[in-house]
Amino acid sequence: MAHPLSRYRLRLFSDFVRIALVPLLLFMLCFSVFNTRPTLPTAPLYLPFAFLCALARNFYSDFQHRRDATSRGARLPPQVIGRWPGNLDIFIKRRKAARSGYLAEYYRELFHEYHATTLNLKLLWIDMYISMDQEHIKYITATGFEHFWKGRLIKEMVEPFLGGGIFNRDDQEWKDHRSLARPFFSRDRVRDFELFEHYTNTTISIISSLSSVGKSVEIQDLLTRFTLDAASEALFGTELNSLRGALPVPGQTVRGRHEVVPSDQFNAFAQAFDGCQDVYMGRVTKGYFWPITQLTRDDMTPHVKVIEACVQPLVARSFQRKAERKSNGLGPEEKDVFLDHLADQTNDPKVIQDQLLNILLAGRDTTACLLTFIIYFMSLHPNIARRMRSEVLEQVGSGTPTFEDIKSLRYVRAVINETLRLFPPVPHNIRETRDQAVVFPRSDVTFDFGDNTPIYMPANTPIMFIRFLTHRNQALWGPDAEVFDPDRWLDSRLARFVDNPMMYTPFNAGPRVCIGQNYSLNQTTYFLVRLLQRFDSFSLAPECQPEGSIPPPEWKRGRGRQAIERIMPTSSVSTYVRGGLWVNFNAAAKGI
Ligand code: HEM
Repeated sequence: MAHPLSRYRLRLFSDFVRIALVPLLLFMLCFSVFNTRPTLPTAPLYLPFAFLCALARNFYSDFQHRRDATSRGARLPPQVIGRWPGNLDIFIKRRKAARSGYLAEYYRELFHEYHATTLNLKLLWIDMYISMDQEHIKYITATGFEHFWKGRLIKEMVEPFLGGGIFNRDDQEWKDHRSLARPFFSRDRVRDFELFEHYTNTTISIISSLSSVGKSVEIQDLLTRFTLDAASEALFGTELNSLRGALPVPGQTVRGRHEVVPSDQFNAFAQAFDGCQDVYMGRVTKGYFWPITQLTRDDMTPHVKVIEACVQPLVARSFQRKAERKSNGLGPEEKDVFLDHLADQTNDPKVIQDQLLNILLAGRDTTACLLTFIIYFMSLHPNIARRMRSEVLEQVGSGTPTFEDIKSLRYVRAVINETLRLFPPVPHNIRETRDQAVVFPRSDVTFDFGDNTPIYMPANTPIMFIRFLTHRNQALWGPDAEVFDPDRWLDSRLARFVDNPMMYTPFNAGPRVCIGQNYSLNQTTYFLVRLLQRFDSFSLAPECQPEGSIPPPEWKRGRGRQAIERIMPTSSVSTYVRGGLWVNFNAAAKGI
């Protein structure tokens, strides 16, 4: 059953009553007080009247929050002041920055302008907090976990797609999902390595055959297929074969992530899955009032129908297998396929479907993103790629890596950590306060010359925390924070992180920490080992990048990495390279 908070039309209606109907009643009341009737010429006065009511309500709630904050020894965070009423200009600039700016740079500039690590954007008179503060993120995710939840906004936006799955639920329901899923991901499984080998082989053969005839490879697209195929076999026990579809051709791709391949080459499931994510991101960028555009139809529903048509027969088959095992007197044994593992725990097909889709969403683009950015950095830093390759050849040789081999690759792991620091695949998350206001611990050291009274956050308010900026914060990481330097994970600089682990949270932290971390790190390292056994150098192929995906000249005048970037990093649910990443792979002379 849909979560009651996900009924967005109902919420919009109650907003409409609050914003338009209540002022209308007051408007009429004013006339009756003066013993007169509204006439046609006086009707337009209603609009400024409703506007004044909104301002008065806003002013009053700010006043209440300020009073409550002071009584708790706290203060409200700085509020962003735009030029237009309701910060409409900020709203527009934010959308523009999401379309063409450097990832999160717009927010970083705001934090610096206001000398604060937590701010209230106050978009269209609605409180919307943003934070890059390590102490506040720690409070949201770990020490003050019980004061926050995923909240209403997320449920409204993704309910048809993620339903009652782990990403979209809180409290007991979420705990049940987590305990259902965790055992499957918490151990190193031999079967995972078999699948990694199979799909890594297919992926590397594609790279080999293209590079042997001097062609560049759109590696982001290829890696998304690699993770999708491997995940769907591990989760559903079925091959999706997206790696066997036609590949992007230079000059015939367009700018977005999901459009890099002409659409007819992706099968229905993958397309519908991407379609749901696109609808979700459209809602996020439209903000609080997104339901206005979806009054008569829900754009997610057609995609969800396609997904259901694919998943339901698989779930039914799994139930069948379970029944057969039972009738043969066999008990539940350890399962290689996540679907069968779920079918042993519950008889509810909807629970299984939601859980599968949530985990597929979690596991596909994130690992593909990590590998894409590692290959980007290997292309920019040939010396680092050489050092990784030496380590692989020394520790693993030319064979297939084992669990122990993977653990022994210290430098490769440092490269993975450093990539996750500079380009965390999940660059930000959203939470909401519950029915009670909260007071954060004091802010981190970023702007410690200012007022460090703790910050107050009202009840039922969303906050977006941006780990992308925390991971690049010079006050935490030192002046070289934006430099790609894997050695910081091996030399004395590691002490900064050991003393202060919350400055680095690519997999989140606290009770909702990622459950696929181990799986993903194994998969990433496995792929890198096999790749580096075959190829010894990598270079970018900017001539293949589609129009609009090469950094514009004004980026050179930007700060930090923006000035040196050769690609345009951007994000939807996860981080990705705009227009894909075209790379040339050079086969090693003594490849295996
Ligand atoms: C580099 C790869 C990955 C990164 C950086 C990553 C990062 C994250 C982050 C930041 C969250 C918190 C999201 C939130 O609370 O809103 C999360 C949650 C989660 N991740 Fe991952 N993830 C990765 C790979 C995977 C994989 C491969 C799987 C499974 C196959 C997975 C399964 C999950 C699940 C189920 C959750 C929800 C946990 C909960 O809410 O209790 N992740 N991940």
